[in-house]
Amino acid sequence: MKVLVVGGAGYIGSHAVRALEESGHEAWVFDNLYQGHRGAVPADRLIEGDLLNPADLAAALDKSGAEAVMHFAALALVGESVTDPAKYYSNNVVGALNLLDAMREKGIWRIVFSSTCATYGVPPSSPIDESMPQVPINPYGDTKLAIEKALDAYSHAYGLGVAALRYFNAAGSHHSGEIGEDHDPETHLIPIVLQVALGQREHVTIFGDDYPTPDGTCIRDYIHVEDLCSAHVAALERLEQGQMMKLNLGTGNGFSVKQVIDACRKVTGHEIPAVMGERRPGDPAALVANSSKAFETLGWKPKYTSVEEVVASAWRWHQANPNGYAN
Ligand SMILES: NC(=O)c1ccc[n+]([C@@H]2O[C@H](COP(=O)([O-])OP(=O)(O)OC[C@H]3O[C@@H](n4cnc5c(N)ncnc54)[C@H](O)[C@@H]3O)[C@@H](O)[C@H]2O)c1
Ligand SMILES: O=c1ccn([C@@H]2O[C@H](COP(=O)(O)OP(=O)(O)O[C@H]3O[C@H](CO)[C@H](O)[C@H](O)[C@H]3O)[C@@H](O)[C@H]2O)c(=O)[nH]1
Repeated sequence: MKVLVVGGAGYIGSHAVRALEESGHEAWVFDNLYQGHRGAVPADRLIEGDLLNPADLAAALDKSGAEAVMHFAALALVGESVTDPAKYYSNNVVGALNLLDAMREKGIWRIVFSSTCATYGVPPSSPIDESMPQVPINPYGDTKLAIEKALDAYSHAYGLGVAALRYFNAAGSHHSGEIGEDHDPETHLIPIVLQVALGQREHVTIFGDDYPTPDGTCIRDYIHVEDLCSAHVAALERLEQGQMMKLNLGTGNGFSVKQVIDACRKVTGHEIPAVMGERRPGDPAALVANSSKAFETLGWKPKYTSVEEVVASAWRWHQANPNGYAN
C-alpha cells in the first residue's frame, strides 16, 4: 500500500516509516517539521506541509497516491496543553478534521490514529483495558478523545476503517541505530535520564515519591517504539471499511520511576544522580496496559518486555547522537 505518514518526521512516525518499508509498503511523509527532523526520513519522500492548511493536505494525498493514512501529527506536551489549550485544540482537533475531510474528498478510507493512555485520565484500576471510562484530566488528552469520537462517527457514517491505537509510554530507538528520539524540549523520563548519563544534565528530578505504589514513585508501561510500529502495520493490513478498532498498546509490565533510573544506571554504568521533587500535576500513580485485545485482534505481541532492553536501545541512539539530529 501507499501510505501517507502524517507527522512522519517525528519520533514514532519516523519509526513507522521504517516499519512500513520493511513490510513492503511505500511510505510518504507529511510534516511541518515543527518537532520533526529532515534527517529522520528519506528526503525524496518528505512532503512539507501543515495540517492546518487543507491545500497542503490535498496536494500531499495527490503526490503520494496514498491509499491509507497513519496519523501521528499532534502537539503532545501535557503541561503546555493546560497553559495554551487553544494551540492544542486547533492543531490536534482542527488538524485531524482537515485530514479526515481531505481523505473523504479523495476516497481514502483507511486510517491508523495515534491515541493515548492519557484518554483514560486516572483509571479506576490498573492494568487498564479498553472498556474502562475515558475521562482525560488535561486538554491534551481531551483533544485525543475528541478525535477518537470524530473517528467513531465518521467510521459509522462514511465507512472509514479506523484503528485508534492508545499507546502507553513509547521508548527506545530503531535497531539500525539510524533514528531515535529527539524532542525539544525533552520531557520524557528515559531520554532525560540518559542525558544525565551523557553529562548534559546534572541530575534527574523524580516527580514525587508519595504515590500509592511499592516505592512511592509513578509506574508506567514502557513499550518499545519498534513494537508500537509493528502493531501499526498489523492494524493497517487488517482494516476493513466501516471498522473501528480501539486498542491499547503496551507491554503489560509496569516500572516505577526509580526502577527506570536503576535500569539506566545498569545499562550506562553511570551513577545518575537523582533528586526528589514535587509531584508533577496531572500524573496518575500507575498506567499499565492490558493489551490482550491487541494481541487477539492483530496477532501481535511486543518483542521487548524488559525495561533494560528498552533503555539499552535508547542508549545506543543517545550515545551515538548526543545532540540529536543535525536537522
Ligand atoms: N511519545 C509517546 O510516548 C506517546 C504516547 C502516546 C501517544 N503519543 C502520540 O503519538 C504521536 C507521535 O508522538 P511523537 O512522540 O512521535 O511526537 P513528535 O512530536 O515527535 O511527532 C509529531 C510530528 O507531527 C508533526 N506535526 C505536528 N503538528 C503538525 C501539523 N500541524 N502539520 C504537520 N505536521 C505536524 C511534528 O513536526 C512532528 O514531527 C502523537 O500524536 C502523540 O500524541 C505519543
Ligand atoms: O524528569 C522527569 C520526567 C518524568 N518523570 C516521571 O516519569 C514518568 C513518565 O513520564 P513521561 O513524561 O516520560 O511520560 P508520561 O507518563 O507523562 O506520558 C504521557 O504523555 C505522553 C505524551 O508525551 C503520552 O501521551 C502518554 O500517553 C502520557 O501518559 C511520570 O511518572 C513522570 O512523572 C520524572 O519523574 N522526572
